[in-house]
Amino acid sequence: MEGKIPVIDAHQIEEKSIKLREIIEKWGCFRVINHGVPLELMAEMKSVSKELLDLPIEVKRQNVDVIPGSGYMEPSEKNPLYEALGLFDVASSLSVSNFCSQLQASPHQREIIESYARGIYKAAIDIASKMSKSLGLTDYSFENWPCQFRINKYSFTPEAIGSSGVQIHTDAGFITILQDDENLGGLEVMNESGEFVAADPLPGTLVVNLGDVAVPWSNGILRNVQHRVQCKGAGIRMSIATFLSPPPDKIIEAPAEFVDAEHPRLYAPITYEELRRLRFTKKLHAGEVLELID
Ligand SMILES: O=C(O)CCC(=O)C(=O)O
Ligand SMILES: [Fe+2]
Repeated sequence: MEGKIPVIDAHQIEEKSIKLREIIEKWGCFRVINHGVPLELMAEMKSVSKELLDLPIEVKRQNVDVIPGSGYMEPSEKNPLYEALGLFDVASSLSVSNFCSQLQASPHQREIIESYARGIYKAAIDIASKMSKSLGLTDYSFENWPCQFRINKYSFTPEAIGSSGVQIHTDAGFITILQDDENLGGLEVMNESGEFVAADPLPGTLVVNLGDVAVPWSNGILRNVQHRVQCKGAGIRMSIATFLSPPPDKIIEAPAEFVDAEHPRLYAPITYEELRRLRFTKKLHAGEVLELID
């Protein structure tokens, strides 16, 4: 097993890419270059994210939840060095505008956030479509799938080195597009053998993580990747995560192409909202929730 997460060039992915298929089956995660989000915009969004998370706490608290867990997350007892601002859904210009208003964003900040929202959503849909084509689906549409969006800040102290900034988990949705921190690193993903592999920073790239939904959606073909963030050095670590997920009321079911006599349906149909509720209420954050629907 290779020790590094695979890197793939979005421009080089063919319609039925065996390489992409192998990666999403075995790793459930990869880095993508030529994803279409301008590198300058990524850098500007990183700066704006830092400015927003540096705002006074009273302002950050105005970033209220739209769905459970979508708004401001204060540092907690479990994760005292971590906080996040967020919105649902990045595909909706109204939601993006409300987020900017809640945080009293300047016209410049608003412009960056709106451009990034459009660019990252397009990249998410493009990658999801390339994945589905690599699995042999010709016209599966992700067009109306929403995206939760979160900007994360880790205020790592010298004492925290070696500890977790975010504990081991899977993401709940279909895929997450992550602009990880290019200075401090710290993201680690679990490989097929159950070992953590450091996803070393590669500036200008995006990390794609497959979440829980990818497994029942693909009738068990795809892998949801467990990952965590380790503190490798003192300083501020920033990351920006975009979670492409089915609409809440959509029933997660494998398309007919993934089901035949040799590959019977492995999971009971369930709406995304219900899957998320199960994950949350039973505290099954590392993919175990799938055992409840198989
Ligand atoms: O900060 C990171 O690099 C990863 C964050 C993450 O895993 C998440 O937001 O789900
Ligand atoms: Fe995650």
